[in-house]
Amino acid sequence: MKRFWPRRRRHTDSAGATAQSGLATRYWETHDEEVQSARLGAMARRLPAFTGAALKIAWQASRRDTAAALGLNLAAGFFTAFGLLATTGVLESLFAAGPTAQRVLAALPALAMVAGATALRAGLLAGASWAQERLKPQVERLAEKRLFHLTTEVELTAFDDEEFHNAMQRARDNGVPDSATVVEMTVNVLTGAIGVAAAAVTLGLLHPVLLPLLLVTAVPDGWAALRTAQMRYLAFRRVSTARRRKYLLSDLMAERLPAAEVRAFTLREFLLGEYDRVAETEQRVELDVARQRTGTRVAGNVLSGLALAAVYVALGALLSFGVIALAVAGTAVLAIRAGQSSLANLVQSVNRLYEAGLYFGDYLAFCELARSRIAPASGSAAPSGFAEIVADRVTFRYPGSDTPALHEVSVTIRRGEVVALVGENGSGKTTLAKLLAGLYTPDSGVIRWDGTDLAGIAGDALREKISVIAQDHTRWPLTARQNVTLGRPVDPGRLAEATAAAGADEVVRKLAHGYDTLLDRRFHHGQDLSGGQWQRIAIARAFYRDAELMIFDEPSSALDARAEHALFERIRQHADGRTVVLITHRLSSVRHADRVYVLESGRVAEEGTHTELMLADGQYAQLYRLQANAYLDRSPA
Ligand SMILES: Nc1ncnc2c1ncn2[C@@H]1O[C@H](COP(=O)(O)OP(=O)(O)OP(=O)(O)O)[C@@H](O)[C@H]1O
Repeated sequence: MKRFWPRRRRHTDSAGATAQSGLATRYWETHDEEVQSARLGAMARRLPAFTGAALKIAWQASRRDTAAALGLNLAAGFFTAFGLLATTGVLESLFAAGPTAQRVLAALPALAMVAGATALRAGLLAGASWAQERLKPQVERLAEKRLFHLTTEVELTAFDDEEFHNAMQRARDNGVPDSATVVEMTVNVLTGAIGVAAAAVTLGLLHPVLLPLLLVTAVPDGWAALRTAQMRYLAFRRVSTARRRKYLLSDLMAERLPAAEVRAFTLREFLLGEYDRVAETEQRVELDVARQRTGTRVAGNVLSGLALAAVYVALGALLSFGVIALAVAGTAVLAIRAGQSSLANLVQSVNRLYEAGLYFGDYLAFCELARSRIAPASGSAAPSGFAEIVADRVTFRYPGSDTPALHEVSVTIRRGEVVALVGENGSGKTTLAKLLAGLYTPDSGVIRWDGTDLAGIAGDALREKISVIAQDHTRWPLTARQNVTLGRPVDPGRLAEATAAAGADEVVRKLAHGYDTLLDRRFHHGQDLSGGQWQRIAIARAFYRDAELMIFDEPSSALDARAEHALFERIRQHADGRTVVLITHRLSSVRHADRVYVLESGRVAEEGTHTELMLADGQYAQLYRLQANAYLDRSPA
């Protein structure tokens, strides 16, 4: 089947066939070499860059909320340290000699300071967390919007590239949501770090020897957290192709479009089997990771417990040797506990930051990759029109393909002409049309509008002047009106004219809500159309676009005979000075074309008018007679 738009890369070996043939690795099981070589240290070194990039997005999403989240947390940290130091005053007063009532009274001012600092800290943290909550959706939205800016701008060939798809999937699935997590965790890391710093400063002020004790407790937790994050990320990378395959299979089993064929071909068992095979790979990896992560976490907890025990033993020794006073030891215990809780938050946040950072790194990498796949912006504006479009010895090869789809093809299209491209399946007609439409750039040779090389014209400026109707055109899940006007301002007069010219007016008339009918059955009041009705709507779209050059790729394949005849009449009338490139297998429709190009294996085999080609008695004449005789029910001459 002809497809004008990007197709999913087809894998020659189906998963099932490969599994049955017993080959070692199925394509969706392949491990990325980079995954194998990813090392904790190397990945951790990239974190500051990811954090910086995420904060930049946060700043662009909302300066106020970013500044509030960072500033309020910083201020809260200050009050944590202040509260802890004030606690020493409380304890000193309480542990001093004298009657209890007098000691409590003496402790009151310090106690008031502790209470004030705690209340202020709570208020600041509440404000900070509100700012953080506000920031999340804004960051995610901006990151996602940037992603779609790129996916809609990259050159079309990117969609024929598996690595691009994998990278895009990773960026969409985890990269975008994790952009917000990176920002959130960066702020949390900052909060945790400030908390730890407050405890450390307090301990340092109490007695310098207490400081290293806090750090001892940090190491095991930190190690375990980073290691488990890395394990999960590596697993995610390993199953990313399998997951893409699984999504594809779930679409086949749970979407409306393939539902009829799944039943008609009794594909249920086959698809469920495929799904099981892919899902099993994913599950195996995930179970492995769960086991490894649990082991690492337990090891981390044991080490951390031992470290804490060592800290308390050291504190006891310092107290018994008289290095520190009882009030100081009391505050030290509080500071260590506060520090530990901040540390736990810090480790947890670093863990999540590290993990989210890796996914966000994928997002950044995809953005980089996508940018490299955007055709360089060119200065030249598209010409306002043309007298002649010339493709001069154009060669084009699809990425990853050994043979060129087009080989030194030359065609000429003059203003106002109807030029037909015919030829057998796979001969290169659609590819040539894509090149003429500026969707692909030739590997060699040029396409010129008069003297201007298309390669030097900004893509969108050119496409504005061309309308393309593909055989497998998109059935846009929009209203009938939007399906025709599609992105252009609505002009009721032109809308009526275009739909009438395409024979789509009677389609719209029969719709329950006319032009306002939603053409998607999956939604309330949505309605579907027949193949031919959809084709008429698509043709109306081409007419409405009112472009200099109209490319119709198999426009009549789903039309009934009467509609087809009328369409070609209309194309001739409506074209009215505009230029039409027509791809069709129905040679009766090209009889009146101004010129016909016959393509064969990516080359122009014949060219001329219908009469000239019939006189030449080549491939065109043969095919024409074959079709004509089939109608007349006699064997070909
Ligand atoms: N996206 C793609 N990636 C790789 N090869 C492709 C791609 N699209 C088409 N091809 C190959 O390029 C060649 C020309 O394909 P094209 O679609 O232009 O043929 P066509 O003449 O329009 O065929 P049909 O009459 O069947 O629609 C074929 O060999 C086809 O397999």
